[in-house]
Amino acid sequence: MILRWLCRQRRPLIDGYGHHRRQIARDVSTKASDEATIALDRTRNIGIIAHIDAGKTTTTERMLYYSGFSRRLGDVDDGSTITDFLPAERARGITIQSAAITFSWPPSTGKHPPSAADTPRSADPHTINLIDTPGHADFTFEVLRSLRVLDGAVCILDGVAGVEAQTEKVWIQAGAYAIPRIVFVNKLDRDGATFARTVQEIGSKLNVWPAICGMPWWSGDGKLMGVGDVVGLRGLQYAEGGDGKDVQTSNLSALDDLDAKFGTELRKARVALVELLSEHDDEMVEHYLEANEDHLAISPGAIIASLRRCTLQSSQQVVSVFAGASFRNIGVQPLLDAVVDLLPSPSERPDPDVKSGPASSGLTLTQYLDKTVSVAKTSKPSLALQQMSTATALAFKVTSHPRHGVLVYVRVYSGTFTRNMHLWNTTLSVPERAQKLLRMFADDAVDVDEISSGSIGVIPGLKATRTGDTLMSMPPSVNPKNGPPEQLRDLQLQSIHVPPPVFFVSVEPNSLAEERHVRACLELLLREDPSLHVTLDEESGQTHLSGMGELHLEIARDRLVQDLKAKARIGDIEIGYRETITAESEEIEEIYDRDVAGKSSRAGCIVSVCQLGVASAYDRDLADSDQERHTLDLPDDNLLCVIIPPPSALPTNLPTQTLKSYLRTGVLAALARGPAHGFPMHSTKITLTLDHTTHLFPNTSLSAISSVARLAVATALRESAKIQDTVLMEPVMSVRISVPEENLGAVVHDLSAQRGGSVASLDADGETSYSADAATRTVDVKRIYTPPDPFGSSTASGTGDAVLEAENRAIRVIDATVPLREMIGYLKHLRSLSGGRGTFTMDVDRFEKMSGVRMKAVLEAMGRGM
Ligand SMILES: Nc1nc2c(ncn2[C@@H]2O[C@H](COP(=O)(O)OP(=O)(O)OP(=O)(O)O)[C@@H](O)[C@H]2O)c(=O)[nH]1
Repeated sequence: MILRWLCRQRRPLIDGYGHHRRQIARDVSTKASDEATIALDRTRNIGIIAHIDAGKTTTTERMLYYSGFSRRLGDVDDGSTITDFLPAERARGITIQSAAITFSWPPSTGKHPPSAADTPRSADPHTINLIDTPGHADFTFEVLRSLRVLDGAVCILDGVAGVEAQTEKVWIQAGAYAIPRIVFVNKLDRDGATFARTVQEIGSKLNVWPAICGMPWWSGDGKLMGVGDVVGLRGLQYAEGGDGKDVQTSNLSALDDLDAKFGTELRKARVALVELLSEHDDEMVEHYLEANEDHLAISPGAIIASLRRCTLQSSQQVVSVFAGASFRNIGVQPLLDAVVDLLPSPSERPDPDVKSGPASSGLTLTQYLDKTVSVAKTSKPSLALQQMSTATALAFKVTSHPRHGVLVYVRVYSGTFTRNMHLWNTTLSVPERAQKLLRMFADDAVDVDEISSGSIGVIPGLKATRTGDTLMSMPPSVNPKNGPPEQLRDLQLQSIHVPPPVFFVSVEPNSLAEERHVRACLELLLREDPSLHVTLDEESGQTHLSGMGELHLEIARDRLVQDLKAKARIGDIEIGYRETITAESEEIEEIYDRDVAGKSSRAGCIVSVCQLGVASAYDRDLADSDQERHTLDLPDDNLLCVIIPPPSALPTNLPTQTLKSYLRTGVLAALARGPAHGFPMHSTKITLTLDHTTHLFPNTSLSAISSVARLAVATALRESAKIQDTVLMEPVMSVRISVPEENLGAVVHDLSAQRGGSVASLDADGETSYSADAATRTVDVKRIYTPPDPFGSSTASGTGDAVLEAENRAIRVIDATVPLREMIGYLKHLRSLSGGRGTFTMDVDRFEKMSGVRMKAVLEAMGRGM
C-alpha cells in the first residue's frame, strides 16, 4: 500500500526505472526505520520486583485487566492468576518462574494519530513486556537473570511491612545493573498500613530520595478511598467494591469542598515534590522561576519530564512513589501511566557489555560490532555488510511448554531475528534454527514474523540453547554449520554469575529402563535453570541434583516428578558439604587403554594434587622445556594447571582448546566425588602434565583424554587421602537479620552462643541498613516529606517527624556469618524470638573447613561415621 502510494507520487519526478526503484526503496526503508524507531520508543521492558507476598502477582493481574489483556481479575488466593500458571505456583500461591507477558498500555484501539509534542507519553499506546519475578530468596537467581534483560522496574512495597529484607537485596541488585526504578506502596487498605513510615524507609533503607507522586486518600474513619495525584493535583476516588475502572476525579477546588484536609495535604505534597526535583534537576528550577515561584503553577507535563530525567540518571538518586491497594483495585492505572511516562525505552538504555571468549572485551555490543565491521571493511566489504546486520540476543529463560515444547525467551540487543533464520549459539558454538518465532502472553503464544532489537520474544524448538547463552543470526551467505565469520564467533553478551549450590538431593531412576528418560528430564531442568547442578558419581552410579535452597530443590523435585513425569526416587534434601585434601599426593602416571565401541583408544597423563594456596613439590619451571602451561579456574575454588605440548606438537584432531576442554571435563568428573566422604572437592589444585611422546598415541581419542584425566585425578586424590585424612568444608552464610530493638539481645545471643555465628556488625541507633556503610548514605531521612497516616503513632505530617524516626529506630539490623547447618528452620525460631516481626536474608559467604568435633557430628547425623 505504502509502496503503491509512493509510486504514484514520485513517477513524474524520476528519470529512470533503476533510480525510481532505489528512490522508492530508500523512502520505504526510511519510513520503515521511522516506524521501527517509534515502535522502539514505545516499548517498555519492565520487571516487578519485591519481597515475597508484597503483591507483585496481584498487581500484575490488575495491569493485565486494565490493559484489556484479560477480562477477569485473577486471584492469587484461589489460584486463578494468569502469570502464576505453573501447578506448583498455583498450589503454593507464590511465584516461582518469572513469567513474561506482553500487553499494551494504554489499551490499543488500533488507530493512533501522532500526539502533540506536549502530551504525556502515556497518551499513546505502548507495548509493555512485563516480567513478574519471584520474591522468595531461593529464587534470587531467577530474579537476577530477569533483571539482566530489563530496562526498568516497578518495586512493590507492602504498606504494612514497609521495606523488607528481600526488597533491599533486589533493589541493590537492580542498582548494580543500573535499572531505573519506580515504587508502588501497596496494601494501603490493610489495618496497620503506614504510607509515611514506608516512604521514610525508602530513604533510610534504600538510600534514595522518595518523590511522592501518588498518596493514599483515606476517609475520616481510615478506609482507603482512592489516591491523590500529586503531579496532576487531583483526587482519584475509586468506587467501593468496584473493578477499579469507575474513578471519580476531583480537582483542587472540588477537593476543598469534598475533603478540605486532603486538598491541603495534596498541595503540601506538590510543594515537597517540586522542592525535591529542584534539588536534582536544573530544568525544574527554571520552571519554578518561570512560574513565579508558585509550586502549584508548574504544569504536570513539566513535572513528569523532570521525574523522568531524575529516574534515568545513571545513579538513581530520586525515586517516584505511587500509592494504592491492588487487591481493592485502587491506584494501578496511575502506576501504569508512570511505567510509560517515567521508565526508559530500550533505546534509552546503555549498550550491553560483551565478552569475547571467556574474558570481558571491555567493549559494548555496538562498539564491538563497529570494530569488526571496520576491520572487515578493509578486507571484504560483503562481510562488513553482514556484520552490520548481525542480530544478537541473550537467552534469559528456557522453559518447556506442554503444547509448544521447549521455549527459549530472548531479549534482542541488535538487529532483527526473522522466522526460519539460521542462528549460532556463541556460548556453546553450535548452530540453531529459529523455525518459528513467538510472542508470549503468559501461558499463550502467538506466532510472529520477527523479533527486533529492544524486544523480548520466544524462539521455540531450539535444540541446545540454555539460559544465559548468546544467540546470533547467521548471514545467509555462510554455511550455517561452519558458524559466523571468525571475528564474531566468540562474541558473547555478559552472562550471569551463578552462586555455588548448597543443598542437594540424590536422584535414582526407578529402573534401568527409566534411566534415559530421567537423564533427559534432568538435562531439560538444567537448561531451564542454570542455578541447578547435576553431578553423576561414576563410582556409586548416583546422580545428585543440587541447588540454592530447600524450596528451590523442592520445586525442582516436583517439576521433575510431577510435571516432567520422571520415574525416579528422590532422596531427602541434604546440605552440600565439600571435601578438601590436606596433603599433597605424589605424581601419578596413568595410561588409559581400552576398547570403546569396538575401537581401541589410548591416552596417558601425569597428575598430582595439593591444597590450593600451598606450594607444590612438583611445580617446575618450563623455561627450558617445550611444554606450555595453561591455568583453568574450576568451580568450588578448584584450580587446574595443565602442562601440554605447544600447538605445533599436537595432532590435528587435538587442537589446544579442544584438548583443554576434554581434560577439564575429565578432571571435573573426578572432583565431583571426594576420596573419603564422597562430597565434591573444594580448594584443590590439580597439576596435569601431558607429554606428546609418552601420552599421545595414534589412536588417542577425545573420550580417552577425558577418561585418563578422570582416572588419574581420582587416584591422586585417593593417594593424598591415604597420606593424611581429608577434611569436610561447610557452607557459611552471610546473614542479614532485621529485628525489633527489644529482641536484639536475644537474637544476637542465640546467633553467637547457639549457632556458632559471628556477628559482623550491628547498626547504630536510629540507623537502618545503609548505616552499615554510613559513608555511602546520601539521604537525610529527616528531610523527607511524608503525609499523615490514619493508623499507627504518626498523625502529624511534615518532614523529620520524630514519631516516625522513633518507629524506624525500633528496627535494628544485624549482619553476621553463620554455618548453613545452623540456619535450617531459622525463620520459625527468629519469629518466636521476635514476636513474629523478625526477617532475614542470606547468601553463601564461603565454604569453611570444619573442626574434627563438628565433622564427626555431621557424619554421624548422616549415619556415615568418620
Ligand atoms: N489487603 C490486601 N491484600 C493484598 C493486596 N495485594 C495483595 N494482597 C494479598 O497478599 C497476598 C500476596 O499477594 P501476591 O500478589 O501473591 O504477592 P507476590 O508478591 O506476588 O508474592 P510472591 O510471588 O510469592 O513473591 C495475597 O493473599 C493477596 O491477596 C492489597 O492491596 N491489599
